[in-house]
Amino acid sequence: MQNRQEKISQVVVTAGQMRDIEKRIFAAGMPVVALMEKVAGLIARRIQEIPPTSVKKAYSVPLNTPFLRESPQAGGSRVGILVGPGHNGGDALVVARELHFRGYEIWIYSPFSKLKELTSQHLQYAQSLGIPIYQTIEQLPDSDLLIDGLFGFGLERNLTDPIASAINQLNELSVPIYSIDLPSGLHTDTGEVLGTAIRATYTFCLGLWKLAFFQDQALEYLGKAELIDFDIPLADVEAVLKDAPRIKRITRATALATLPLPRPPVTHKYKEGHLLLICGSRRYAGGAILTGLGARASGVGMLSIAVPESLKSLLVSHLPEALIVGCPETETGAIAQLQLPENTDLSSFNAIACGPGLTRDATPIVQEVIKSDCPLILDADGLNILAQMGAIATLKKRQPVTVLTPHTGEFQRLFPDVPDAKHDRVQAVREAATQSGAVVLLKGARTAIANPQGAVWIVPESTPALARGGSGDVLTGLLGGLLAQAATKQIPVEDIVATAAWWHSQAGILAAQERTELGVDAFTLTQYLIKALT
Ligand SMILES: NC(=O)C1=CN([C@@H]2O[C@H](COP(=O)(O)OP(=O)(O)OC[C@H]3O[C@@H](n4cnc5c(N)ncnc54)[C@H](O)[C@@H]3O)[C@@H](O)[C@H]2O)[C@H](O)CC1
Ligand SMILES: [K+]
Repeated sequence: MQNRQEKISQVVVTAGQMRDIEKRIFAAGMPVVALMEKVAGLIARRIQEIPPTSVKKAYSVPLNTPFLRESPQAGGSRVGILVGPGHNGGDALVVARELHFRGYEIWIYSPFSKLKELTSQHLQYAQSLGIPIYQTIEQLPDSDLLIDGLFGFGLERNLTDPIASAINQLNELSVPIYSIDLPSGLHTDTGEVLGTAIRATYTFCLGLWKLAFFQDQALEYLGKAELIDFDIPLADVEAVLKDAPRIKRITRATALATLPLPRPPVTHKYKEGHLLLICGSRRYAGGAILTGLGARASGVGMLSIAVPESLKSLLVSHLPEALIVGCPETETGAIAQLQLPENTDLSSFNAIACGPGLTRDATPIVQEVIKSDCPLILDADGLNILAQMGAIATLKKRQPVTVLTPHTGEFQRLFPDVPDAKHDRVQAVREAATQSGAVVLLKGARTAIANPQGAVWIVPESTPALARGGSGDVLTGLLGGLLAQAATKQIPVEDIVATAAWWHSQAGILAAQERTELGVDAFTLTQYLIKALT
């Protein structure tokens, strides 16, 4: 049984779902006022805990400036509170009051003339405490920290002046900004910037993770993101999400539970999966090696690698444990024909991963594997060739599992008619999967994986260190190895794909920590895969 915290940390909701969950809590008797007190109290406590040294954007603040210490001296730390018209502003005002009583020097920026009732009451009380309140940006005194409570999940339309230009000016100040719920100006679901948005240093996401936190376009606005768990009952979450296709964050616990560990004490190599990699060309020999090394790290029982004949000895020297199948090659050095060992055909394997380094000259090979009845991963040139064949029509004819691993460019070539690829990556990957019947992994800063029923997994953390040639080849091999090992087990394919993507990201994160973001070439990455698990 997963504990509550683990379950909550997996959930990702839209603004509409969050509102429905909130409605249930209020309908059950929880007073709105009490919930706001509780949530904002937790935020105020966190603000006091975060050490100034963890604040990346504090350029203007010497690291020893005690602006966040528990009991600042009078006049010590100055905190500006940005208050919007809704309950996001109400949260901010409760934070203002709490920090005021803890000895912080507070001022409030409240540019809206009409506030929701509860927000208005909190503003009135803050005023009665003598906290200065300003309506225009020009009046604002200096501060060491800004708390952004302008808008939360209630933002409905593009921001316009004067608030839009106020946000732009606030972003220009070299002062850290902590956003409540999400940076004001971001669309809660797509993560799009609605006119303009606060560039936060830190964001406290309230209650449940909102979808925007996993959309690439939002990342540069979010800063460091943290979930403030305010005890939303799981029953309310379940009641609202019910049968809707889920969007889930993959956590370490879920990934580890999906890995084929521990192995059964009595087994043999073919029971632990037989993977066929089809990759490489004279032009792209390295891709085949990296794919092989990714597969090696998966622990797959048996690894066969089909490459053009002229690459055979190179592959043997790098992967002595693998069965290297040298194939006849075209004049350009691509695989011309799959020449598998005697008594072997494509159905002999538990999974096939096809594509890295093939070149488009290997088109007949990709056509052949698509016709096979073996679970298949297509990557790189495998995807480009599929796109030329017409991805959706081709995949609809295929019965066994297909996994596609495109980056954004490949995705657009594969699914030119999926409208949302730039605007909403999560929705785009979901549509691609439902339309094609494949499991689709869309690579990015936050990789998203969808199954044909519309369920989505998101890899919640990664590193730009992985934006490097060959890193995708490693993922294809790793994923192939895991898929082959899972062949006899009842594990949903998308869980395996998400686990491989999570593992790949974790290896990148660990390698970048030890070697900087510049030190994570694809070969080095393969050396960190096992380390990332131990
Ligand atoms: N999740 C929870 O259970 C809790 C959430 N809390 C906080 O409440 C906000 C959501 O509050 P809400 O009042 O619904 O929305 P906002 O504060 O985001 O603001 C809506 C407010 O703004 C107006 N508006 C919308 N778009 C614009 C625009 N472009 N320009 C100007 N005005 C705009 C709109 O008409 C509304 O009046 C959530 O994020 C949390 O921070 C609770 O405090 C705790 C429980
Ligand atoms: K906000």
